[in-house]
Amino acid sequence: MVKRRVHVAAAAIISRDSRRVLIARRPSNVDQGGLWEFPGGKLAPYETGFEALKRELHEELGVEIQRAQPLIRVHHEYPDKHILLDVWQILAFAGEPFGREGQAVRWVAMDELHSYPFPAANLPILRAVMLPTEYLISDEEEDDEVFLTKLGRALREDGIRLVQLRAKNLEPDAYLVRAEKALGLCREYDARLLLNGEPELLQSIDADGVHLTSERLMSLERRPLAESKWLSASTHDRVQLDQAARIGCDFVTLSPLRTTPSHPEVDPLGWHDFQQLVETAAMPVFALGGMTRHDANHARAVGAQGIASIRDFWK
Ligand SMILES: Nc1nc2c([nH]c(=O)n2[C@@H]2O[C@H](COP(=O)(O)OP(=O)(O)OP(=O)(O)O)[C@@H](O)[C@H]2O)c(=O)[nH]1
Ligand SMILES: [Mg+2]
Repeated sequence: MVKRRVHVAAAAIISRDSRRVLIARRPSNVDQGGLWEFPGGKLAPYETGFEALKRELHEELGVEIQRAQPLIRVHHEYPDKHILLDVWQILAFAGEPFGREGQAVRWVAMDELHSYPFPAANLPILRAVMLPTEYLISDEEEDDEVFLTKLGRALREDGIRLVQLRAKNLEPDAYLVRAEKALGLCREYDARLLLNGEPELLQSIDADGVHLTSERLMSLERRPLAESKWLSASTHDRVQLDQAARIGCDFVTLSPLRTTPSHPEVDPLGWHDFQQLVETAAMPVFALGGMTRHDANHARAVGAQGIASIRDFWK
């Protein structure tokens, strides 16, 4: 039997304060009935994803989309069909959403999303909704005070909400001291802190998760962390992306997009190859390597969650 291919456009409508997202419950008599979903539906013949999105949100919720941006594309194999979920983040809309087809509709706080049952294909979407578009990787820094000043500036002035503490130059004890201080500062801004290193670090510091080097990623048989923590990893090619998906990473960086002064000998991916790799990654991917904030929109347009950078945020 040839599986049906179904192309669906769906919407992540985020509240103005960025804290809540709108979800709807599928009627009990349809496919995946009773589960919660992001409003949307199948593309009609010759429709683009964005056209379908506009039509579906009008039909299902009575709202008119004014501005939207791609969030993530998810390919998923159900037993009876291959589905492509083309998910958009709605930046501006007119009207008050309500269930025009009688379905339950609810604004849900980001940190409560996990308590709602969603279809199997939705896991990457939930992660994408919860993550920002910028991922700060901290620079090597000798002095803790200088480090904290720079981190504070990025949180305050650049609005950074996702931080990776990378400090290969520090001895293990010094790393823990810095991590404790960084965590305190991140908490003040409601930002998440991931430790670059071994998962066991979380036993000493209750940070939000761990970032794995690609080498460490490739050595693992399974996810080394609880689901309640974030797991990210560095990737550079399809094999590493597949491994990240296999062990259940929540998101990854993919690099180098451009040649950088720190790795002049490595061939950059460029946007074309990057887009090809991201398309089937099935998790949020941050573009890394010579990225600045000016690249964030382009990164989103080719399917990325956004950009990861040291230099553009570490000043
Ligand atoms: N809208 C939406 N569909 C999803 C999500 N996750 C997911 O697996 N799907 C699947 O994608 C398909 C979407 O179809 P749909 O039933 O919404 O399509 P539609 O609005 O055009 O309805 P219709 O076919 O009854 O006219 C279903 O098979 C559904 O199970 C999601 O978050 N939102
Ligand atoms: Mg629908």
